[in-house]
Amino acid sequence: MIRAHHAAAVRAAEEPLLAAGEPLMASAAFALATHVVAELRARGRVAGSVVLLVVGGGNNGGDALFAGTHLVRRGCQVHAALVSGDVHPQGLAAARAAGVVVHRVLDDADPAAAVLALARRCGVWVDAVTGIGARGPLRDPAAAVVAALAQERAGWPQEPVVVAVDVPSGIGVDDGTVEGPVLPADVTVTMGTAKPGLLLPPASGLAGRVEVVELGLDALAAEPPAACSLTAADVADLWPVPGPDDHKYTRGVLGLAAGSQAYPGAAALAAAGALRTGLGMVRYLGPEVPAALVRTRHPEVVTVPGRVQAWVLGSGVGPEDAARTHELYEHLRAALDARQPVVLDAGALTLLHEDDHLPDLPATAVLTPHAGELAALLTARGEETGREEVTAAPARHARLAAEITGATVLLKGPTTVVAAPDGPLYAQHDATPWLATAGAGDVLAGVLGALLAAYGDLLAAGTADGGGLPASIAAVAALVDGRAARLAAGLPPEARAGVPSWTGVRGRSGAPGWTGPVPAGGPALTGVPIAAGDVAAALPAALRTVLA
Ligand SMILES: NC(=O)C1=CN([C@@H]2O[C@H](COP(=O)(O)OP(=O)(O)OC[C@H]3O[C@@H](n4cnc5c(N)ncnc54)[C@H](OP(=O)(O)O)[C@@H]3O)[C@@H](O)[C@H]2O)[C@@H](O)CC1
Ligand SMILES: [K+]
Repeated sequence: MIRAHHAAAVRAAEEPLLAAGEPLMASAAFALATHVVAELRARGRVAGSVVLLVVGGGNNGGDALFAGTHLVRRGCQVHAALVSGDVHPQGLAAARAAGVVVHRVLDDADPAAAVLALARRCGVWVDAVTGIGARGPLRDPAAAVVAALAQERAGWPQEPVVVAVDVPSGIGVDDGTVEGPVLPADVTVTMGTAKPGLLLPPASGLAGRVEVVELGLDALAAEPPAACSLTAADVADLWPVPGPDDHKYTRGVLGLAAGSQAYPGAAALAAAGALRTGLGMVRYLGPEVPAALVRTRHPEVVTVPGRVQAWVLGSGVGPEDAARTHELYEHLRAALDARQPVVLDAGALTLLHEDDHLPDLPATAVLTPHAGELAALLTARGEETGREEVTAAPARHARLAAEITGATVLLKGPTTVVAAPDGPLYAQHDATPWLATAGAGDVLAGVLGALLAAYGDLLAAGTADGGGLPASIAAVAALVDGRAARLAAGLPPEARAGVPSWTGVRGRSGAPGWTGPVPAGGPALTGVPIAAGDVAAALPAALRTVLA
């Protein structure tokens, strides 16, 4: 699990160490220089490379200035562009003494143009404008400098290599929002622990590969993370594996009320997702057309009422289908009365648009909206919200919906965000854009429902919030579903955002200071189109990669 902590928690954890005289900045700077060297070595050679440090007025800039002293010793030519009038004094003195060339670009009539001219001669740009001390989006002149660098780099997306110190300057460190210019990084070298903005979209998409530098911030170990991302290693801890004494009722029975006369396929896809996840039984309850389809495609599924331990409600049910929506309502009431966990998908989400006919939901109810559905739900519940606002701040809106409804919210998107009313946020970036296809949500609902069914008796017997378990189950479902999508698309199971694919050693034309290699070109690994059914079919293969 990658754990991320808010800026305030990091500061509180640093405090006793700094008071005890721990040289945290020296450690951070050395680690930063080591990562820059590794990036250079991976691209060809270290000595002779030209490095630009873009230095702001706080300790983030200090990290870079001290790192510059190490880079000079490794044979790099290092330039520091100071985008604040007042930078870390000891760092500046050490950098000058080591031979870093310092540029006071604010003395220039156009600081952004001055930095750009310098940057064009450099093969590595180190972004050290702001770290956890940033307040709001970047202000000028730093904003203009970063915007110019970002624009320049957009034309040369794989060179130079951009290394962000602690966070890409300008992101919302605690919430992952992006409200002003940010220079996208190839690698973010983050100090002590990851920060939520490195995991949460949309800022997470600008961080590249995240390298966490161990600083001994032991106090953080006792703190729950503000945000986290599960990794493959976490799946085995949560995945229900049957023992010799298990039978279908102990493994979990999922009640599936999905699909309709108009959209029967959703029932079959949700059933496929659930069956491939592994559970005791799927019990389908719905109209004859989807029921017949389910029986034909999945003869294992039972289509008569009976005992269940969790529900999936609403996939493939349109809000205009009043009779089916009323059936969903009846199932939901019964599930809540029995304290059974329940997935509310698609048509079932509209049941929550009014709050006078249902009790507050427990966290064992998991909503699975996409951005548009979440915006509609929030608007209906008095928080006027557009789809774009949800996309710009997914974590904030998922959390708001969780607080308003009491439920756990799995917000679907390129990065899936899971929020309960409290506890850590989860950000899972495991899938591929090929997963944005009809029926994919139905499969995910089935996967999630099957996991909740396996934990159904435990969740029904426990506290209303399930001790945070529903959110981690939802994150695991997103992770495994995402890996299945990648495998189905012909991609490796692991999504490694930001890992560059450098293979050549050519120099960049028109960039005399560039001494490293550039990509040899060649097609990037894009994968192939998939249909939702392919994702369900790939679930066993995905599970083999995580449950070995
Ligand atoms: N403490 C330690 O020993 C360790 C700290 N570490 C490192 O320190 C970093 C935290 O350092 P920090 O607290 O000095 O804050 P930092 O992120 O540099 O930002 C402050 C500067 O940014 C400026 N600024 C703010 N907002 C801005 C905006 N919107 N637009 C433009 N400018 C803005 C602000 O200017 P001001 O607003 O005050 O005018 C001030 O100059 C942390 O991320 C890590 O890298 C590690 O080495 C571990 C050991
Ligand atoms: K930074």
